[in-house]
Amino acid sequence: MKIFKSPQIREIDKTTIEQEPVLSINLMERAAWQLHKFIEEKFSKDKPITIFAGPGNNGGDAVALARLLTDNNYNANLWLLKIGKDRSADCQANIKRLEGYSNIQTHELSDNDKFPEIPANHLIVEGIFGSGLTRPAEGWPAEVIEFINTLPNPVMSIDIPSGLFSEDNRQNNGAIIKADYTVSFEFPKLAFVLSENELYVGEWQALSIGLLPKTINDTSTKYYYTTENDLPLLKNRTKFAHKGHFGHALLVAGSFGKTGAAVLAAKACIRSGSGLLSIHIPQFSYSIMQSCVPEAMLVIDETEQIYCQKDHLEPFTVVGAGPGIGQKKSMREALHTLITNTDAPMVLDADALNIISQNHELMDLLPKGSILTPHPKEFDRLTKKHEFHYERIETAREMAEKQKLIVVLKGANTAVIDVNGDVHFNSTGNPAMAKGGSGDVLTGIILGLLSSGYDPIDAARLGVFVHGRAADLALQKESEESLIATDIINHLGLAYKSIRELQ
Ligand SMILES: NC(=O)C1=CN([C@@H]2O[C@H](COP(=O)(O)OP(=O)(O)OC[C@H]3O[C@@H](n4cnc5c(N)ncnc54)[C@H](O)[C@@H]3O)[C@@H](O)[C@H]2O)[C@H](O)CC1
Ligand SMILES: [K+]
Repeated sequence: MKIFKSPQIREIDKTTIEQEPVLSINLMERAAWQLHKFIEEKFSKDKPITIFAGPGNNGGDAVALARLLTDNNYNANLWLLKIGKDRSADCQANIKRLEGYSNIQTHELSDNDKFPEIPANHLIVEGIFGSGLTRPAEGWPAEVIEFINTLPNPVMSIDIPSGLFSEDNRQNNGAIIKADYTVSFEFPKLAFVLSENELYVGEWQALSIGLLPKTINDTSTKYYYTTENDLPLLKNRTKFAHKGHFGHALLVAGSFGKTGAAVLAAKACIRSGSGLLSIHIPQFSYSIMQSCVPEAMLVIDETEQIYCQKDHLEPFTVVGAGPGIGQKKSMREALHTLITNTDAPMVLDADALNIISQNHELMDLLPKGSILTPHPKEFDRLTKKHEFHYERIETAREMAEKQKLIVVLKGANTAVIDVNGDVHFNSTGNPAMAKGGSGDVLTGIILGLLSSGYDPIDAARLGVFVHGRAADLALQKESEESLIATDIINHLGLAYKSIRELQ
């Protein structure tokens, strides 16, 4: 699914109005209908609803919603906010359509008025400002927003929380609605998938209002939201396939006290299709690895506790490095040698990234199409400190394009950034994954997919999606507290199956 910037959405809107053709007020009616359906699915008809409508088309959506809710036996109170001189034409037309609706309680609210008392059992729906926000919300509109934010009621925002810009909020010091639900139209906004806006956006959905598919196709963007409909096709194995067809992965992982990371990554790798897996480990972990991952072959280092011996790389088609390797000096040198001598695409995580951040020349030596999987802190160590994820994504795009690498910025809505700067936000996963070991599992999954023949970008996008899907499936049995990385590995099979069934 594409994510567009506000001016692009306005253009797609306009083209739909001209070419479908459809009157703009009818497009607004579709939007209001979707809002109404969302409410109907979540709240019973005895839930009273207080609606705030601003001056633009976001307010128009709110007014139209008040009418549809009333038609469907909800009890709606509508507050028309007096902001600026005029209301948009479609907002006015919808206010006119309320004539004869004596059962909608409609009131005007301006900056001289006291704020109304809203009973705690009401759902608040706010359509104060939408994508037409031109500057941070200040003055009286900001007071209304702050007033709503102080109330205990659940709040649903129309299209976007009022006061929030659709993309870049770095300079936004105005008031912003803290919504529990945000219902947007056709596409999510970039702001929804950025961690700095978590407090405002709440649970979001993007519901279709029938914007023209051809226009959507023809409008280009750098931002995407990966749902199961957007995934690369899963490869099917042929009858005469043998292990040699699915690559031979080398995994450099683990050190004294961190063998678990190597076990997790290795198990995830062999559960993600790799034909053969060799794990380079220090001597002490020989029997642990042999018994935990009997399917893998072991390359035993000459050293007792860490990785520090040069690998003979000929047999390997892909190389993964980082989980639990530590940052000792001799280990750093071995990693330097590994990166220098590897032509195969690499997956680099954890300590490998920390070592690269202190030896920046390694960046230029990474094989093109390699995949880096940093969490925000690791990424900031690799580049610079970022206050906003918006900015971090831009830095990651520059890095991916310049170095021809794939950057997987981990977190909620993990961003997979392609070598051409395209950003794919992931849609699966849950907060129970925020635990040690999850990242090691992701490294293994991506390594396994890469080994079995997926292009690096497909391996990264698919890997991130499957990782989150497996955790979502595991959460059906586990709780947010109890879910562990091993549960993710144990649900990989179901996760792959669930994707294949839909393709
Ligand atoms: N395809 C779609 O997504 C559809 C969206 N719809 C809805 O329309 C709004 C966008 O409407 P628009 O009229 O362009 O803008 P707003 O409603 O956000 O309001 C703009 C309004 O407010 C004034 N204003 C802006 N910023 C401020 C401020 N900081 N302080 C005071 N006043 C401000 C501005 O001057 C205008 O007067 C979209 O979000 C959807 O909800 C359609 O209904 C259907 C198609
Ligand atoms: K809004």
